[in-house]
Amino acid sequence: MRLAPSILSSDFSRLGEEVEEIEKAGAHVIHVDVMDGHFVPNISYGAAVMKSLCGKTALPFDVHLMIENPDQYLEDFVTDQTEYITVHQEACPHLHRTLQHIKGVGVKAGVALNPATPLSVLDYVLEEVDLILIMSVNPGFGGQKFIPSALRKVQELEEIRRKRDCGFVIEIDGGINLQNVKKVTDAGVQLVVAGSSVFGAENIGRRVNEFLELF
Ligand SMILES: O=C(CO)[C@H](O)[C@H](O)COP(=O)(O)O
Repeated sequence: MRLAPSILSSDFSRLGEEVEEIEKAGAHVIHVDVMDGHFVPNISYGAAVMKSLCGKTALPFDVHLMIENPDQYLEDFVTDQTEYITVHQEACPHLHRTLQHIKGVGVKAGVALNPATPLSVLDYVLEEVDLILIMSVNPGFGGQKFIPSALRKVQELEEIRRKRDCGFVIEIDGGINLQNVKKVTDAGVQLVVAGSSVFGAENIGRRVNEFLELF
């Protein structure tokens, strides 16, 4: 089980210090939310912000592209620390090709599903993906409330993973807090994104520890 705090909810004026705090406390991965104002109704930051952390932290990057035409920008997010690049199924008319593109640049390939998108759209690419990100909020903003149907989606995906003997990691993103994290990890999630519940805490490091105690 790994914790991936989302820097979307960090204090950008103290990004380096806050990342240092979560790393010291034992967070495993940095979740990088990239929004373009088209695929989602918000603009966050681009590759330059992520790259400013290279070498300042040893943590791997988990890049979540909430953007249209992700193929055009993939290479910008490739660094020695980039572990996953995840694209949205809803933004990729040629998803199979995009997944091959991600792997071709030497990074693990992930695909994300919006809350209303069924698992069935991934049927023919399950063997191609390293990670499936189940959105438990509608993407675009931090600090939203967990959508309960995401739990059933995770349970069904875990069942499919077992039956098809697939190697992908299940990630969840949106509205995760100390109250609901155990439910999603019990259901099969292995990579937990937490934004506002980590960076909105009075003591960020202590909050990371509290999450890790529940893993
Ligand atoms: O992808 C995202 C929004 O589109 C964020 O990663 C997600 O919402 C995490 O923030 P929080 O934990 O505050 O919900």
